[in-house]
Amino acid sequence: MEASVLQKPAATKQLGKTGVLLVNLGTPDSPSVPDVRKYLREFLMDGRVIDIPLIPRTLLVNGIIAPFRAPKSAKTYQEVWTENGSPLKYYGEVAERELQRVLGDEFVVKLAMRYQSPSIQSGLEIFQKQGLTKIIVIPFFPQYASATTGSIHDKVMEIVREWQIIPDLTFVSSFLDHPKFIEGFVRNAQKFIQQTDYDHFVFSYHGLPERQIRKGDVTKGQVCKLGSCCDSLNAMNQYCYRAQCFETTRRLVKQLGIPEGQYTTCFQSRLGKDPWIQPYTEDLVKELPKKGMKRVLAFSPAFVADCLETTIEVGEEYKELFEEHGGEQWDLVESLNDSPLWIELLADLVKSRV
Ligand SMILES: C=CC1=C(C)c2cc3[nH]c(cc4nc(cc5[nH]c(cc1n2)c(C)c5CCC(=O)O)C(CCC(=O)O)=C4C)c(C)c3C=C
Ligand SMILES: [Fe+2]
Ligand SMILES: [Fe+2]
Repeated sequence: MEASVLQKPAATKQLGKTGVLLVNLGTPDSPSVPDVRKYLREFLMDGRVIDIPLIPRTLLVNGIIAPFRAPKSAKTYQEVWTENGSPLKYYGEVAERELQRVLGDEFVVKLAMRYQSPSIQSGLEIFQKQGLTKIIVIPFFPQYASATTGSIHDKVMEIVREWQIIPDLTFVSSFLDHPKFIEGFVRNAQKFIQQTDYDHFVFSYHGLPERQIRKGDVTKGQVCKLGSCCDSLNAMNQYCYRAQCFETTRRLVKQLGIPEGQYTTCFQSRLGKDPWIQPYTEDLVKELPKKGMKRVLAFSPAFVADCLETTIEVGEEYKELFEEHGGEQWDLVESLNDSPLWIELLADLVKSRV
């Protein structure tokens, strides 16, 4: 019998394997104004990101935000762009390749972006063509928010609901409590701490409109007051993004041995006039030097890969602001990026779900 007859057809070779979809937020295809505008339009037209009705959202995004913000954002993307393209995408590609190597043949690992490319649809279609009926979706967000993790889950469900065979889907909601997530930032911070005697430690997370926290509050305002309610993470507030950020800080400072009073959790990147979760990083950055805190180490633990929000906003813009207000040293701890610990963490998330 000919060898080709004995070989399984390509599709059946994949049967029984598990698909792993790694999903980050997205990034423009290039730092040009038209590509940034296209990306911002897709991103901000998501009803989980700008959570207002379709008509005002369309007017706001197409009439104001995309035209006016795109040129400014494009300049920042040009600063963060490297020879490998967008760092956010590059580190995603490294994670895809390394996780595939670590997990081996029983898994098919694909990277996708919630907005722009490679799309979630293209990743899922690869699994579908290979006949994979078990899929694990891992959003690259340590803390759950409807605007990020929720939106990815939503998009995956929107796509698979059209399929004849609905796959066995597993969604990762958050991983801020994974010891390797904490350890990754702690290791990156240690080389800074060994060299400098910092006065203060700043944990700056991406912000979110307060309205979105309220909408997800299962206690309907009984427990969540957007204040000291976030001093513990429990069954009542486990999906509250603000509470998860405070919990992340508590875990990091515990492991780093940072005493009470020497650190602050805060929120950056406010967009628009509505109140976003507080305290705002910008206000804190201006106040710290006045209080005699002139040497600061900053962390950005809402991101697993360095990007515009970390390198430029925290690493450069806040540093400049801090120095303008009398600060002397502002350093930023890099994110998990391509570290082996990050790949091990991803492998743990997969293995604990098969
Ligand atoms: C970490 C989680 C994130 C949350 C929560 C989040 C909410 C959120 N973001 C915007 C608006 C913008 N975000 C932008 C960039 C951006 N945001 C995240 C993550 C979260 N966003 C990442 C990883 C990135 C960087 C992407 C990159 O390619 O580097 C931008 C674009 C950049 C800019 O113009 O400043 C906007 C706009 C809203 C409105 C929102 C809450 C609902
Ligand atoms: Fe954002
Ligand atoms: Fe809260």
